[in-house]
Amino acid sequence: MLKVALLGCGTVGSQVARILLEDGDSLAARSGARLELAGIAVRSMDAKRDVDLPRELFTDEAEALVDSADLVVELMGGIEPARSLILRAIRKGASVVTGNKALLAQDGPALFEEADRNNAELSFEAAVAGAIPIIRPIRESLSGDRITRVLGIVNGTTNYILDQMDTTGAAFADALAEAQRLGYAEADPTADVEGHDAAAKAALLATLAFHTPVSLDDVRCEGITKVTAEDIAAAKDSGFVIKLLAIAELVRLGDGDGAEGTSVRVHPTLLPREHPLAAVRGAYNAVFVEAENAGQLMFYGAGAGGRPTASAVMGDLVSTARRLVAGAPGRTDTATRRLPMAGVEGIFTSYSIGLEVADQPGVLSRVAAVFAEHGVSIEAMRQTLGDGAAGAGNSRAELRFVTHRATEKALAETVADIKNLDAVESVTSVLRVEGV
Ligand SMILES: NC(=O)c1ccc[n+]([C@@H]2O[C@H](COP(=O)([O-])OP(=O)(O)OC[C@H]3O[C@@H](n4cnc5c(N)ncnc54)[C@H](O)[C@@H]3O)[C@@H](O)[C@H]2O)c1
Ligand SMILES: N[C@@H](CCO)C(=O)O
Ligand code: NA
Repeated sequence: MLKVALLGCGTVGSQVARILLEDGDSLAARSGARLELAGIAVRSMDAKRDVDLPRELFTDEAEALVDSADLVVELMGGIEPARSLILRAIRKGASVVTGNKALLAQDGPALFEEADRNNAELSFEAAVAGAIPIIRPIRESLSGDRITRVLGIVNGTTNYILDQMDTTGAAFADALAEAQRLGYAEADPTADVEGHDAAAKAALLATLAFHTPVSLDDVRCEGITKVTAEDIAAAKDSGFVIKLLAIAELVRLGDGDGAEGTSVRVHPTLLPREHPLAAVRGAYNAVFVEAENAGQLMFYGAGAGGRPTASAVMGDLVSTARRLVAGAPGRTDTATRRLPMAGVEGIFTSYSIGLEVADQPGVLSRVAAVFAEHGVSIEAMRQTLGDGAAGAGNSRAELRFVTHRATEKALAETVADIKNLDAVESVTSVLRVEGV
């Protein structure tokens, strides 16, 4: 028998408790030992929960519960006391399963090393893309390959919001409220909409994929709060959809021919409607992995929600239990090298740029000249005329450019110079583009 301590009984924790209680016999057969739920650390004994659970399992003494357990499942979220409780478990040699990407993106490398020193295992499949097996495939199935790029929709809340805005014209606030009601959003949904949750997952994916420590601070991050209904409509008109993408790549530093480094970023991105990631709807997640020998792989499924996320937690729990029964806890991966992070000159991307300009002769060529000065090549341009008589000198036009790939540095400088042209009234949007 293995004693399991559960820390936190919210959306995910309550589903983990339910599965442990309902499915005991079959879990025992699969694990090689009975997984006994020894107790659940909660903040309030009387809180309303998604699942009816025996009250005698609840305790407010989390430390004592941890001390009594062989396996600890942390689903409280946040940094403290989750971090101290995980360390307490690891230091007494208990293995830990967590879904806490915020903590791992901040302190992962230190926690992994501590687990390694104490012969304990720290697993976190639930922390990235919920139910989708992605951590285990990267750590194990692809451990004999060289991963070069990971591209993913890894936040269900923002995908749900953008999808609702795109398909039903829903307002941002209404779509967010629905995502919260469905249990996708973090306790503080700012982490979702500002991209921090996706950035934490991107840091974890990059750390494992490239065997180098990447923390939240290394991730360039932009959320979806500035994406407007007009951006979505304009994208739709041009055959694109807007997704919040996490992108982690191995790159060449300097102007593209230097040493190897990594670039990890999260931002709203235009994708052609025929791109496989464009078809990822609602709160679903998907992760593309490119590896030298495997080629392109795509992992798709439910990235959030109590039951799907509990499935990933249970997978880690059974795997860890099996290894404990066999007397050989698995190693927690630690970084094997330290790759530098790329600056803006090491990141190659495409931009979509929307401008409001005066509808006068010569404006287009002046704008085009700025692109040329920075060596940025234009892939496509659309012009929409605004109100006022064309050519009368007082009317406006909207221009939308899509560029070929160029360095982030050249693109940012191009946008800055375009803003300074007299004929340009405003830069209405700047979005990155993938898949063209
Ligand atoms: N909900 C999802 O879809 C999802 C998906 C993947 C990962 N996660 C991660 O799983 C973790 C849990 O998420 P959730 O959605 O279940 O959150 P939640 O807010 O629904 O549940 C967390 C629970 O922990 C309790 N808690 C917090 N501090 C505590 C303490 N000191 N002692 C005892 N209990 C405490 C809270 O009262 C709450 O009931 C988080 O790290 C989250 O990022 C969630
Ligand atoms: N808040 C997260 C939960 C899954 O990690 C999301 O919306 O994807
Ligand atoms: Na997962």
